[in-house]
Amino acid sequence: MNLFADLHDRAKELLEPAIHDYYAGGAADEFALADNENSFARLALLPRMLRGGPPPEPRVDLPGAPGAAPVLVAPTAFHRLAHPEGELATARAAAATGTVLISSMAATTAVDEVVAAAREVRSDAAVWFQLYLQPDPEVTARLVERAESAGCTALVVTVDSPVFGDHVRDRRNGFHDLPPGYEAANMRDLPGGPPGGTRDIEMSPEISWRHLEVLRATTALPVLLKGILHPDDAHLAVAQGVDGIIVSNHGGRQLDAAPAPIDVLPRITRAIGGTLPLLLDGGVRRGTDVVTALALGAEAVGIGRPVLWGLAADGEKGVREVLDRIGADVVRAMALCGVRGPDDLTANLVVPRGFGGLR
Ligand SMILES: Cc1cc2nc3c(=O)[nH]c(=O)nc-3n(C[C@H](O)[C@H](O)[C@H](O)COP(=O)(O)O)c2cc1C
Ligand SMILES: O=C(O)C(=O)c1ccccc1
Repeated sequence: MNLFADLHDRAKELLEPAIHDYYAGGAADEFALADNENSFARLALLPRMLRGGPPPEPRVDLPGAPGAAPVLVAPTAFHRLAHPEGELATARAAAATGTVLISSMAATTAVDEVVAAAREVRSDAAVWFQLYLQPDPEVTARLVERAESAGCTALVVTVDSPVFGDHVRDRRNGFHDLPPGYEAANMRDLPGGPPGGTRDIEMSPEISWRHLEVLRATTALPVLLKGILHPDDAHLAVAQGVDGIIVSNHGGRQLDAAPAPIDVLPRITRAIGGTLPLLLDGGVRRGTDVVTALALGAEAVGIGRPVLWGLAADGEKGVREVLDRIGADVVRAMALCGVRGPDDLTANLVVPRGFGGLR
C-alpha cells in the first residue's frame, strides 16, 4: 500500500496487460525492483518536536531549474501507450506544479512539442532532456541540438545502460517494439536512420567517459549523470566536471543485482557530498521517502512509475494528482519530523527500523 495504490489499481484496470507489465516490470528476478521500495521501509525517521518553525516550503535550486519542487518526474519512455495525450499531458501537469520534467529520449512525442506544452502552462517551466550517448557522436550531437533548440535547460545522460536490461515480463509477453502507430519521435531523421523514419536507440558497451567529454565540449547546458551507484564513479564524475548526479538503478530495470539507491546514497554523500547536487530515484512513493533521501544527502528525488499510473488513470489530471499528493505529503512529513528548513535535513534524522533503542 502506498500513496498511489488507488491510481495504480485504476491504471492496471485500464491498460493492456503487456503495457502494464512493461511499465511495472524490472529486470531478471526483480530483486532490485523490490528492494527499491523495501529499503525505504527498512528505514525510520526520528522526529523532533516543539521546534516552532514556519510551515515547510520545500523548494530547491537545481541546474537549470531555480526554485523547483524537490520531487522531479524521472524520465520514462512511451507515454502515449498510457494515454492518448502522452507526454503532452505529463508536461502540462509537471509545469502546473512547478515540477522539473526529465523528458525521455525514448518519448513518443518530440522534445520540442513537450517543452512547448509545458511553457504554455508556465513560461518558466523547466524541462531537462534525458539522453543515451550514442556510439556515433554525430547522432548524439543532433539529439543535443534538438534539446537545446526546444529550450531544455539541462541534459541528463543515462549511464547505466551499456546493454538493455533483461525485461523478463516483456519477453514473456512478446513485447519488444512500439506497437504500430507509435514512434520514438526524437529519433526521427537522424544520421544512419531510415529517411523520414526513426532510428533505433542504441545501447553500447563501447560508451565511455570519452564520449561524455565529447558531449560536454559541444554543449553549454548543465549535464547530470543518471545511474551512478559506485562512489568511485561519483569521484570520476566530479573530476569530469559534471553538474550533478542521479543515484539510480534505473528502477530495477538494468542490473538486477544492483543495490537500492537509498542504500548507497550515504556512501556517495560521504564521497562527494557538497561538491555537486546529488539526486536519487527508485522506489520513492511517499513524503517520508523524500525526507529520508534528503536527510541522507540528496537535494531532490525523481519518481517514475507513479507518474505513469496517474497518466494511465486520468491523463493530465491524473499526473497532477500524483504530483499534488506527493508535494503535500512531503510538507506533512517535514512538519511531523520537526524539519524547519534544509539545515534540519541531516543523516541523524534516519535510523534503522527495528533498531531496538541500541543506537
Ligand atoms: C517504463 C519505464 C521506462 C523508463 N524509461 C527510461 C528512459 O527512457 N530513460 C531513463 O533514463 N530511464 C528510464 N526509466 C527509469 C526511470 O527514469 C527511473 O530511474 C525509475 O523509474 C525510478 O524508479 P521508480 O519507477 O521506482 O520511481 C524508465 C523506467 C520505467 C519504469
Ligand atoms: O524501458 C526502459 O527502462 C528504458 O530505459 C528504455 C530505453 C530505450 C527505449 C525504451 C525504454
